[in-house]
Amino acid sequence: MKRRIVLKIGSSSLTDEAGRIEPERLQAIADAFLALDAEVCLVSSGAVAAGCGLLNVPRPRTLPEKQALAAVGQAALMQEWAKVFAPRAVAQILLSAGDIQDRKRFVNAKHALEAAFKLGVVPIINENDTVATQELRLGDNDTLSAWVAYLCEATELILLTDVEGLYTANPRVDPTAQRLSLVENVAEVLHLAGGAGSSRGTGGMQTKLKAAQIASEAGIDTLIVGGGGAGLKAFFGGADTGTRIKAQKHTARRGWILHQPSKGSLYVDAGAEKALRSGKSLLPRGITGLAGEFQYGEIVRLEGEHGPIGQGIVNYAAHEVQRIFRRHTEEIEEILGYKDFDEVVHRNHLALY
Ligand SMILES: Nc1ncnc2c1ncn2[C@@H]1O[C@H](COP(=O)(O)OP(=O)(O)O)[C@@H](O)[C@H]1O
Ligand SMILES: N[C@@H](CCC(=O)OP(=O)(O)O)C(=O)O
Repeated sequence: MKRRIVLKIGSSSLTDEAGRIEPERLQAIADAFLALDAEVCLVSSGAVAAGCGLLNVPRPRTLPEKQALAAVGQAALMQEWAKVFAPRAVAQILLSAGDIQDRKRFVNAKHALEAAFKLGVVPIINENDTVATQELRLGDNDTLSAWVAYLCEATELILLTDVEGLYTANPRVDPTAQRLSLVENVAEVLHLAGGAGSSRGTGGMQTKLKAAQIASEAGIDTLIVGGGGAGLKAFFGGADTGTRIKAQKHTARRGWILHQPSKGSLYVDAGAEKALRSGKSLLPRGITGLAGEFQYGEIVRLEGEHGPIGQGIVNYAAHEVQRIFRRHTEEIEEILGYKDFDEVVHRNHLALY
């Protein structure tokens, strides 16, 4: 299988202190890929920073200002990427939180990305900041890049930033902090992460480790690397640089299901919980109650008698489950007048903690 890299580049790795895009930084990053036999997809930050640099205004404080500045900067950012990757074409893809959270839109974005790879172009992704609302936005590109890595079944996720990797503490604050070169379990290092390092960055190590968690659940290793294009080249050359955060040995689909916000809950009895844990599907008989207003195809939480046990994609809407729970599968058709599925949640659409 060909190496497929999702590379997320933070604003601090693309712009100068004033937020102006530095074309030589972009060139060095593109150059690092020239010698590499890999497919690459960029998640490029920098739209807001570039907008500020172009208009010579300070970093925005309100969402509308941010939306407008992202619109100004995004166009400039893409022009620069197009120049440094030439003659290879680049493809701008702007994603919103809804494209990740809605399964249909998620699959749609996946197909677009696959088609871009087939065409041999370099997809360059950013959050669609201009239309993002406060309630519905990812807000940081670290998280977005983890979802993109999952979307395009990447072999690795690289987070290029302005620090050489994950340290035992924020090295800007604690000069004795040590770099970790390998992390086996991201959950054990979450407490080490501090916030952003510069006025241009968003989220700092906290969002990077959150991203690593999502990627890890999707079976993808995350590399946190510093030093711009030169740092990338050294990393590709095998230098001991950065921090590798190892993937868990789960399937990608499981990670997706577990990380979606749920639309409601299904309460299950002990017998059903046992069946689920032994790899079976959830039938109406084992459901003791429900909460929330979910539709067919949405994510629900599964609650056992002693607490949450996982999440799944539901085959029936809440108003249908309301009528069939506690009943035998053979009764579904009689009660609803139709039966599209035997299972309320199929085992293939189930992820347990
Ligand atoms: N434990 C840590 N190890 C390394 N860096 C850390 C840690 N905690 C916080 N940071 C900060 O995270 C910053 C990188 O994130 P950020 O500023 O958001 O940049 P980017 O624009 O690349 O996303 C570093 O400059 C550093 O100050
Ligand atoms: N979407 C925003 C970047 C958000 C973000 O996560 O920034 P950063 O921490 O610099 O990677 C932009 O293009 O300005």
